[in-house]
Amino acid sequence: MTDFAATRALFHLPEGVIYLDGNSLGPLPLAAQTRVGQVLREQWGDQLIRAWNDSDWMALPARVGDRIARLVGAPPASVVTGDTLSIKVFQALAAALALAPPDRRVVLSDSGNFPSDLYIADGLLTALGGRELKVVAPEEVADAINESVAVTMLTEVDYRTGRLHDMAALTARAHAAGAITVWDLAHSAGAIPVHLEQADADFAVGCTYKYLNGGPGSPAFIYVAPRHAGVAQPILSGWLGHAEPFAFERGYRPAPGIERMRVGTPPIVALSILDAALDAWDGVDMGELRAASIRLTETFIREVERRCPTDDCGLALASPRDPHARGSQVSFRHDHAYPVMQALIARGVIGDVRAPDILRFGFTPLYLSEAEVVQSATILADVIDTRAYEAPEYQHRAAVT
Ligand SMILES: Cc1ncc(COP(=O)(O)O)c(C=O)c1O
Ligand SMILES: Nc1c(O)cccc1C(=O)C[C@H](N)C(=O)O
Repeated sequence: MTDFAATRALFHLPEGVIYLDGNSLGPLPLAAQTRVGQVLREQWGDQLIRAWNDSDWMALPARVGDRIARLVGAPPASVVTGDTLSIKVFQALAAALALAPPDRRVVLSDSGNFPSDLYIADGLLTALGGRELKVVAPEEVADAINESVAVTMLTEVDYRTGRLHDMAALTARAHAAGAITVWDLAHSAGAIPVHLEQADADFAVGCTYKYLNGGPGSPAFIYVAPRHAGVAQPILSGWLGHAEPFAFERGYRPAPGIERMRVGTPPIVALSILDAALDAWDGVDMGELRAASIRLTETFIREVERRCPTDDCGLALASPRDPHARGSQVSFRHDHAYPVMQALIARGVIGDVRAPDILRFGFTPLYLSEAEVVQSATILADVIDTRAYEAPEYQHRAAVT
């Protein structure tokens, strides 16, 4: 049995804060603090450049990738870490397009996808020419998969509403139509059980600063199905994706497997922090995590709606009501979402907003208790009931939301 009281003790959680924003930036794992000091002093400080060999720095992107693989249902040696998620989206989409039948003209995505994914696709397709990005409503994706589609590029859990796509069903449908799949797991990895291998996904990417608690700007990851790993074109063909980087050959020869998706020098300090953060997942059963996450999201919805009927409070559930149709977040719409969130934060409940009207709350069983969830619902109801959000100090918009 996963011991969630024990995992909670692994994090620095500031006094007086109920943290419902681990879906945007996970909290600090205590092990990360220890590790970073050690890496700075003992490795960079004392070993200097010898650390590439003595501390095996060069193997870190794949070693950390293997630890993430277990959490997303991928086999060993199929995931590598590095760069940012936007860059990994570019790489995965470019490699998927190179594998798709050449006569296919369409990259299919949906309007619930994160803007960066759509911008990256726009940029790549402009550079390549001759193809178009088709964006449909999330519920129309399945019907839009047909023989014009080269690649489906979907984010499994919608960053605004938490709506969950059926990865296995959509992948099967894409394959039946002869298309290649790219899945963005930014809001899935560490949030829900993911079964990349079982679902037969082709490519997947994700970030590690949300539910995996790797810290601001921590390295992203990319998965390539083993059947493609030896043939997928890296496109961003940097020297560390070369089969023999230290041969310094003029010509590019991709590494035989997933390591071809590496680009340049790995961010060792950030990767070490991420590696330490992943210790919190040792012994966590993803099925039990999902059950705990559903308990927390169900409690939140029930407790908020009990105190705040839509007609009185102007709060409307924006997430699917069926817990199996959403990830590990709950969103409500409110006409004054921004000031409501500022008033909540001032009372110690940290969530975030997504324009124009979404109040977004992430639920993370590793460090969040049922009692905190009930308390945050009480505080939300109070902020709305007392119209505390109308205070002038909550009206000023910060640059980053
Ligand atoms: C689904 C999704 N894709 C891509 C990104 C962009 O990631 P990054 O800023 O790390 O490149 C984010 C979040 O920022 C995201 O939520
Ligand atoms: N990546 C972020 C950042 O660098 C600053 C502020 C927020 C973020 C986010 O995580 C955005 C995020 N992908 C989202 O779900 O909205």
